[in-house]
Amino acid sequence: MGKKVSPAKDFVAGGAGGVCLVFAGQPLDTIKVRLQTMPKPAPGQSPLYKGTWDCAMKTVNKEGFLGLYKGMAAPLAGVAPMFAICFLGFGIGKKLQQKHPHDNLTYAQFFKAGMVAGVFTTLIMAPGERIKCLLQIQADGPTKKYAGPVDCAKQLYREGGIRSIYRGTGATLLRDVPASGMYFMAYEFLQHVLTPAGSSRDDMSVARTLTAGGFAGMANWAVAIPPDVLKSRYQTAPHGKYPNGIRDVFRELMREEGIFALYRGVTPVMLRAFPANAACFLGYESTMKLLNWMFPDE
Ligand SMILES: CC(=O)O[C@H](CC(=O)[O-])C[N+](C)(C)C
Repeated sequence: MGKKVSPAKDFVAGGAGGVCLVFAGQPLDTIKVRLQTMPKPAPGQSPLYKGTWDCAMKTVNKEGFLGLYKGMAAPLAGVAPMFAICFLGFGIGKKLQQKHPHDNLTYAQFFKAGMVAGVFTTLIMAPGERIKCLLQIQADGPTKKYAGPVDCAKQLYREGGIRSIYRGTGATLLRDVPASGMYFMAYEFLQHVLTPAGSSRDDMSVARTLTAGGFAGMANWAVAIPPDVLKSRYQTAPHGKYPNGIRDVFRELMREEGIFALYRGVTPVMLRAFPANAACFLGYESTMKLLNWMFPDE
């Protein structure tokens, strides 16, 4: 018999997981966006950043360690509620597939519940992603366009209304629906295979949760990176540059940089994915344990 699914507890524990994830993952997320959006070097010139380490060093030397945490206010304000909504969507997705409250789910059902979570997430994530990407790529100095997330949202609204703030929603769906399915299915699978015979999946083990969470994050990104590259380019491009959306970004990328450009930024993404999602699932499971202790019957 499985544990009773409670979307309300998933919501609260998911929010706690999101806070843990931002603190653990923001530096590598900044490096990822900078690598993905750096300008193409002119013939004979070397690229702005040679790779992950070079980008990290240049950022720290020029902007200090906090440069790596640039644009964090937006994800923190957006990611905690986003993960709360994401885990709520996962809880609802699981509940919808159960005939009885204690039914166990198959891995295919976990995948589908994860896809529901991906739809829920995108609705609140798309504007935050656009603002975060624009703030992460702007250089310090007198020409700085946006003073912060609120100013960025206001300017986008002034320039193109709500459509501008939501630019990239289709691309975010393309990234997060299959990736979230993979995320939750991989987590449940790994928790299951790592649970020693004789113990229960529900007895929390910190090492197992960190391992399952870390690899689930990597599985998520293995699916999400190509649409993420298209999304980052589209969301940071000047208005009108890609009239047909990410299809135009894809064509341009294939023409000018080839298929491997779809995996640009893979190193910082994977380096961030493991610790960030290990921290996220540990925050989630610990909060869930606390909630189950406080409200055992819910
Ligand atoms: C794109 C994203 O937010 O992925 C999440 C994991 C991560 O590394 O941030 C997973 N999920 C989309 C399920 C929220």
